[in-house]
Amino acid sequence: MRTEHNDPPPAVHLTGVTRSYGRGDAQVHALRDLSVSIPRGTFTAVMGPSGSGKSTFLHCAAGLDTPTSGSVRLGDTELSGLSETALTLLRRDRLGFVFQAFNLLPALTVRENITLPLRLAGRKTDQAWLTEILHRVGLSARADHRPSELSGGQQQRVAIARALVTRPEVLFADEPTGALDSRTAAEVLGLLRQIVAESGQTIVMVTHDPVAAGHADRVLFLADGRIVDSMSAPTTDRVAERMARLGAWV
Ligand SMILES: Nc1ncnc2c1ncn2[C@@H]1O[C@H](COP(=O)(O)OP(=O)(O)OP(=O)(O)O)[C@@H](O)[C@H]1O
Repeated sequence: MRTEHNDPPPAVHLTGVTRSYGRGDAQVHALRDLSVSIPRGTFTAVMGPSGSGKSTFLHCAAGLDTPTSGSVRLGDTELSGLSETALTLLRRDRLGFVFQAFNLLPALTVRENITLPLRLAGRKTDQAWLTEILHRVGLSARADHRPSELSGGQQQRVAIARALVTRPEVLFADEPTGALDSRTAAEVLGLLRQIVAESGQTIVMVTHDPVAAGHADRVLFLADGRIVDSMSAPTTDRVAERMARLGAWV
């Protein structure tokens, strides 16, 4: 039991998480006895060869998938044992998601896309917060445009704003720059970095791209369902070198 004198809990804490699919000879262990803490206010990148378990890790950590065994905690909340409904509410109220595909609604304006999660949750929009978010993602002048009128990078920035509007404890990003050219990707990664630095947002990002991972505070390297290494203050070159040793591009 923690007391008020102890440190706050990490944003996300996985202990002994295993996720297996199938059975018998066909059984696949996507995650094997994985334990890790994601501190609050940090930007973590998750890398690893194809099939190493990155998506499964993200899905288990975000309550989108249930481990076969082990514990996942979001702050003080243990996810195992929560009902589907409780998990849905937890994801809606406490987490934000950004994917490779922007998933914006084409008929809605930027402002309406960003505030959609609030409307779905029956919450009122805090106009000052919306103004602040639009400013942060550099879209103040585009609030009344539709997604088709925006570049790919701008559309992803709308998706980031939509993920932030509910003030999530953790923002989970799955290949957020996968559909962007390298210059636009750098802008989006710079924005994520800035959100962590300026507002203490916790971000967990799965990526194949050493350049993207180079923007994080820490990189976790997965291989065959296990965390085999981590790197603080990563650079693109060091990440690429580590990935090459994992055989990612062999
Ligand atoms: N629904 C499923 N049924 C069976 N096996 C699965 C399922 N989902 C994932 N796997 C297996 O679990 C392992 C990890 O998959 P996962 O998608 O987490 O890897 P990844 O690192 O995200 O891969 P990629 O980089 O190619 O997206 C792989 O061997 C995959 O084939």
